Amino acid sequence: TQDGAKKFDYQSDVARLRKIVINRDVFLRELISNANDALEKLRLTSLTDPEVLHGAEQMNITLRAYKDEDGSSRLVITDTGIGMSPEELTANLGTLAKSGTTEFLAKAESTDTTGTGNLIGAFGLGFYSSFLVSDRVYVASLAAPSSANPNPTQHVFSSSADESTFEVYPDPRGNSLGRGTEITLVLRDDALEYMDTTKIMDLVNKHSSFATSFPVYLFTQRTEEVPVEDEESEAEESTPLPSSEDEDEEEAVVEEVSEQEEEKTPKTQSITVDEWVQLNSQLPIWTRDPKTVSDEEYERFYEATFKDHEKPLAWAHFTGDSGSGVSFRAIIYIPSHLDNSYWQNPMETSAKDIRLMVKRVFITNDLGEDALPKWASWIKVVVDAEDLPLNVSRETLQSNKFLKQLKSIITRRIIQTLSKLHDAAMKDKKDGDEDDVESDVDGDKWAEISKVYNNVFKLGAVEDIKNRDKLGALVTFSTNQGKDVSLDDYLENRKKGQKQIFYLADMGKSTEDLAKSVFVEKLHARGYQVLLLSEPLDEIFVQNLKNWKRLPFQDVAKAGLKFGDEEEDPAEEKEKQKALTEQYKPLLDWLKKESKDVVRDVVISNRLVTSPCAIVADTHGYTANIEKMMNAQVAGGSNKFMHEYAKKMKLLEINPRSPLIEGLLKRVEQLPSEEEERDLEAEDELREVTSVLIDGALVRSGFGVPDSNEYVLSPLQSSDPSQRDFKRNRFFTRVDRILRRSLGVSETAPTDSTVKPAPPVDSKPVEEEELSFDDTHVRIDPEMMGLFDQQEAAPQAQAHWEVEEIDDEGNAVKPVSHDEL
Ligand SMILES: Nc1ncnc2c1ncn2[C@@H]1O[C@H](COP(=O)(O)OP(=O)(O)OP(=O)(O)O)[C@@H](O)[C@H]1O
Repeated sequence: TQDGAKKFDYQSDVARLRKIVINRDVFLRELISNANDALEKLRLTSLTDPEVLHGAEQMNITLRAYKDEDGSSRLVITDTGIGMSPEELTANLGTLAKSGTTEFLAKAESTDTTGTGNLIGAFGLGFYSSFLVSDRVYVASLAAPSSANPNPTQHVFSSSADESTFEVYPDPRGNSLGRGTEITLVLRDDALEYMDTTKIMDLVNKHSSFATSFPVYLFTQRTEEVPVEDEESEAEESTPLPSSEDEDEEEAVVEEVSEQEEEKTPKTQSITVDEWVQLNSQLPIWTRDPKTVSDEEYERFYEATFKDHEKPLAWAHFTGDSGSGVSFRAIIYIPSHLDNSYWQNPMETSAKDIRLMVKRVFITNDLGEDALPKWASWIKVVVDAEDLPLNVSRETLQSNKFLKQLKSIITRRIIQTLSKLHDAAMKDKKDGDEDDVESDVDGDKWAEISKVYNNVFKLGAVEDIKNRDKLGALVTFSTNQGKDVSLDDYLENRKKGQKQIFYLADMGKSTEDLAKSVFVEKLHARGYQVLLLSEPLDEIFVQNLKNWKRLPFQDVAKAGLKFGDEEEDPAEEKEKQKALTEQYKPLLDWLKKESKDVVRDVVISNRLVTSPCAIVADTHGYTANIEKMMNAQVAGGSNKFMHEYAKKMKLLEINPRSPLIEGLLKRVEQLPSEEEERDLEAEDELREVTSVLIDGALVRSGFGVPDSNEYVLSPLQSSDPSQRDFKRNRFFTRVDRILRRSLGVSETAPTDSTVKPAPPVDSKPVEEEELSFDDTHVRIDPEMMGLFDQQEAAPQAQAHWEVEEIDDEGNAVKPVSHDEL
């Protein structure tokens, strides 16, 4: 322990973290990235507080591998950045205040991360990766002088890989750094490869060539053959030779020399040359001509800048003029994934990855709430403005026109980039040339983008009215015909006369299920396309847009559906409809009476093929989808009555071609109409069938079936007509009864529902051995066996099903509580 050292315990997470096995190469990338951050912070601070620059002139990063006097192999990464005070050393390197840490640890500990450097970088746990290659790490740091800390002193943080503590102490070397941070890795015996300068160059090239715009230097030593002065060479050559005055030997030397002269090789000597080699002499990528930048360079720049190890899906590199005289260069990237946090509250998220630079100096990545439209907050942008003052602050930026203009330019570019990819994929799809490799590439790319961002485009079209049309054009939907189509595709394939865009929405259902819906059957049979909307945002999207290129969206589960060819022979159609209504009048009347609690009206359907009936929402009523959402929202709220009203804005549509409906019509017609001839039993039975039919229609149409306790069973058998007000009773009870009838089982015979009661209360404390189990064998308690015997002996102990029982009177039997037994 160093004199004056303070000893600290790590947070437990740090200890866990340091044990994770991971691709070791990442450590260098992480340390260079930290060094870059420290330098950027220094430069930014210096804009308002030039004093911080005192101490060291250069702003750079240096790497040096050397063998220490104690025999250890060391790799040293030094930066002349902002540095850390002893308190900062303790706080920054001794604690993990990151929200993602626990998640990272869980993931890293449960997966085999060897070979992939992705995990550690993705979570930004940078510094600790040092321990992947080191037994001990020293971090010496001297903070930049500031008004708060005008005379900083250099301190050392020291920790070994297998300890759970670290120390911080004043550096015995004094303020040797001038400013910044020096990280000394005492390499593990199995990590000596990192002493090799070629290896280090490779690593920097591979992972860090775009990590920083500050120069990175590597200390190298090479041996060089240098010509030697004659006297010196004699002196040197004489050394290995035995000093002798012997003539022969003198001759021998002369001979050797003359041989060399024949080959014309000058006399040389090997010397070691120390050299600092700059590893990153390229211009920053955004300042280069896009034609000279390879895809790989764009990808690596992205990875280094945004610490995202998954390749971006697309990018655009452009120069622009803000219009207020600020010219800039920018690269925008479309990441391959959305952060989980995006959908948690998309309207609250603000863009956090717009890296604004002024003349290559990083200024900020926080341009505030309104930097981009909310839907686009996931975009990653690097923008370098030429003509802004270097000391621009966020506040001045906000009042500056530039930011507004930047927002609209970037938004336009994002949409342009997406539209271009979309159009290319669509064009290729249309050309349909199978051999065209290009087309596959475009199609695949777009498919990937659509997979990640389809819902974002919907949100964008809802939120960003200015760009609604462009974003709406990017959205795709599944259809009953099995393919994903955009709205433009849909319009292109519409049938003659079709003046509506058909859709069916039911959140959470699979599109396969939606395709089988009663509402789709006729449209499908006739060859019309129906958009199948199953995502939460879908219905919000169509309700906001209302129409696409002037064609309105039509919910096929709602009144108002028109195929568009009805008009072809309107007189005949009307005639047919009139005749049907006439024919079915008795049934319509009957159903109206029976379904008055559920629907507003009963009509003959034009949308059903095989299904007997369906429940259709009025134009302004709830569809099943909306009703589900509303039920969740209004439960008990103040607009409960409005909700109840809207719920009833439904129509029962019946299919006159369904044998079931025809059969029902017959039965209704057979009911005697005279009051004194009424067959009450037949009526009740028919009512029951009807009510199951209505409930079936509700279910078929995606609605919930009212099944609450407020429906009481009617005294079916009562002879008192005043008691015969048939109330809709519980759905399953009705189904149960109809099943019994069809099976010829007594409708009223009760099911024995007695159960074996629990034994009496045992107030004794739980004894230890009662709970102990043998680890290897399942122990069968003799008493438990007795319990089985008992059960066999007690035939009344039967399974109790969740079906409500009715007694002889048709009244509900209250489940018998155990205590009563
Ligand atoms: N070279 C350095 N100079 C100054 N401060 C540093 C340096 N290296 C690390 N730090 C400080 O230590 C903190 C922790 O570093 P660490 O690499 O663990 O995470 P991070 O850099 O904050 O996260 P990320 O990797 O996501 O950027 C940094 O935030 C920074 O404040």
